[in-house]
Amino acid sequence: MSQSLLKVTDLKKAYGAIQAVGGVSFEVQPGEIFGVIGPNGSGKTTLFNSMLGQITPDTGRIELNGEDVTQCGPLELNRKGVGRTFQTLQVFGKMTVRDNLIVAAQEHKGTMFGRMFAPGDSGLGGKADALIKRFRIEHVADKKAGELSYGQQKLVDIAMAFMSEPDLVLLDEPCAGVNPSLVGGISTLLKDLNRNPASGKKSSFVVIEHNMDFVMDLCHRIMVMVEGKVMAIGTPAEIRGNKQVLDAYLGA
Ligand SMILES: Nc1ncnc2c1ncn2[C@@H]1O[C@H](COP(=O)(O)OP(=O)(O)OP(=O)(O)O)[C@@H](O)[C@H]1O
Repeated sequence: MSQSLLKVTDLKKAYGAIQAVGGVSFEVQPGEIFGVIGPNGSGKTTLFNSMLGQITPDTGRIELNGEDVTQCGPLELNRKGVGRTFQTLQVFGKMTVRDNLIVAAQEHKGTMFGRMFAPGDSGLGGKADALIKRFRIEHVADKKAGELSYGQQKLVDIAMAFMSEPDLVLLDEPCAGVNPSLVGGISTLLKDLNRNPASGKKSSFVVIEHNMDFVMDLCHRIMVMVEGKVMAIGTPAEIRGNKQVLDAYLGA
């Protein structure tokens, strides 16, 4: 088997007496779409924030392409190829859609100074336009992001994560608050980006999501977390057929 893109080993994080993540291990392969599901409070966000460098785990190890990144902060991880979307929208409402995408890539490149003193697209306009086309939001490219519908802003938010040509994208509830009629479209888009990456480079996704139909349709493998621990890891069919998972979570 080829080297895992992401390898998490025995990760633990407690908040006082609450063991939010209690010894979680899993691996994500290059090009894989990996789902993380579980009831509220099962530790998904804590795990995600550890993988993004936003919190430091108490113990355990996180490797990216074989490199130990457990102690890396968010910007360092971003430069090493980790992109993310947020549960709540992070678009700049007063900037155009196109400028939002350009800024997302500028932050990745660390050209904040250049952005302040040398307006323009820093050579990123072509990449922004290609993603805008890919996401089928050409008709709103020059509109202020704050004027768009929630669903359209969500698409902009997801597109922003792809501007830095990441190896790994962590998607935090991409369907949250989205009109059900748009959910299928997001799934199709993510599958297409996974199969035919914008950069030509394979990227993997880790997705936290409560919408089960979406997760089962999108993900190659799924990890079920319950009370900070891994209950099961398997294909959608295996997870659907797992009696313990059905009893603890899906069967409700
Ligand atoms: N900053 C914090 N301080 C104290 N306790 C926290 C903190 N963050 C999370 N917790 C607790 O850790 C546990 C795991 O929470 P976490 O948010 O990781 O779960 P989750 O699976 O993402 O939940 P949800 O699906 O509701 O987002 C919960 O009991 C939660 O109350």
